Amino acid sequence: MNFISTRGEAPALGFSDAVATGLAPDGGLFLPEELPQFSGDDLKAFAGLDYPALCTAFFRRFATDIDDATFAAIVAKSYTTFSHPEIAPLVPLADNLQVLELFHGPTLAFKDFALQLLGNLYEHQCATRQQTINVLGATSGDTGAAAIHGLLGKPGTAIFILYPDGRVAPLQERQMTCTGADNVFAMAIEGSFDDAQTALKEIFADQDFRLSHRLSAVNSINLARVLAQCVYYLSAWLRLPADRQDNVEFVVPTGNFGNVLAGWMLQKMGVPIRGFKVATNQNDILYRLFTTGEYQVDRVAPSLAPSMDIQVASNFERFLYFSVGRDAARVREIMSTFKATGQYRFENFDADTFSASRCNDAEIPSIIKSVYDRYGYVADPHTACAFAEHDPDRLSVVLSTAHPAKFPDTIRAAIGVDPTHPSLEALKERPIIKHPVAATADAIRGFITERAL
Ligand SMILES: Cc1ncc(COP(=O)(O)O)c(C=O)c1O
Ligand SMILES: N[C@@H](CCOP(=O)(O)O)C(=O)O
Repeated sequence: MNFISTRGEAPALGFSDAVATGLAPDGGLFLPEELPQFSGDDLKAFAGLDYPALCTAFFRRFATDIDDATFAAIVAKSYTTFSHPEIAPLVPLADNLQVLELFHGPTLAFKDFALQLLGNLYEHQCATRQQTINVLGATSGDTGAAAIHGLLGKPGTAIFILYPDGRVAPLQERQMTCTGADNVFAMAIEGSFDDAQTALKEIFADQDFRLSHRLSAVNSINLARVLAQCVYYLSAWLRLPADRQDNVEFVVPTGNFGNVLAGWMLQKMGVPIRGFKVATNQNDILYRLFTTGEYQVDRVAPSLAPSMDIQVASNFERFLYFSVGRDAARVREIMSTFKATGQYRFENFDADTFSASRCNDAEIPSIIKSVYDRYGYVADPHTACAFAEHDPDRLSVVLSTAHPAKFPDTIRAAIGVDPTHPSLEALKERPIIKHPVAATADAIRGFITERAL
């Protein structure tokens, strides 16, 4: 299988090269040249598989340049670090409401699903190509921690993570800054996640720098991230009662649009999912898009769900590519208008599939409380945004994207309960090591140059 850029001006690459490249050299994002189609028989064959086997079977359609046994071993290793035997358990709360818990990985957020796998793919790449790599990522809290954990102890790798100083939760910061590992660099920048992501894309677009430093990406600009995230939708869908599978709506806490895009791509591969609700916090660009058609960037307003404090949703470009009939020239034109004006009027989005909700900071604690009072369930502030409202005529599956123990202050204020987790408690004793760096591509390049492998 080959992967092509949304902007159509980069050569098609095989799976391993596309993963290693991250952002396409023309500034676009990689997508499969053709989306495979899963038939009813394929889905029946998937039904009996455990999570690692399902993940391997799914990736066989994409990672065609890695042999079966090697890929199966990489996947098996990736999911042994999860603490729940089902990996992604479905928890029923009411007849029409279930929660898909995605926080049983080592850093207690859904990012572990893809970043454990990507860490092991990078380890494989270092071994087969006999090269070191330098990984660069930007985070609003969870990607950074999960990426660092995915690479911890892997020889031949160094990892540089940009995060907005003072705008991630204290325990998220500790997950990134208290590892004690000398190949991990948590870079605190002034500004928002959007500023970090803009600088990161500029650096990946600098081909000389990217190639000379063997730079690899861990954000959802990397297609492996999105593909790995397809698998938990598939796993959840396969476990729903057969008579409800076609009428399910996945409700997805949304920021950079990678999570919900993965579900939507799976639907385009033939899995009959009825719809997706894009659930935002007060940074509501995607809510406004899916309710009015207007995509207009605003300033990031720090919120109680900090990992979703994003306005420029990176994966929107992949969605755009499909929405304009895979016309890469049109994508280039729209992205350049958007870059220049910060807005775009969308005419052809999949309105039948997508709905949207938003949740401000006054609502998050009251939703956490009402979910707790009603179901005895503790939702973290990001997941709470997805409980804002539900269609009573459908089965809603809320994606629970982070463990509540990562955000104890908000939970305590909402319901008087102090959620804890042993892995987070252990971090509280360790020193914080962070590196303040200006949020400019030049400053970041300089920092990396001095420390890269
Ligand atoms: C806990 C949590 N929930 C939701 C999101 C939003 O996911 P996405 O950026 O893929 O839309 C994030 C960040 O990505 C997150 O860390
Ligand atoms: N919410 C994310 C932001 C980065 O998104 P990604 O999916 O592109 O990695 C985070 O927690 O860092």
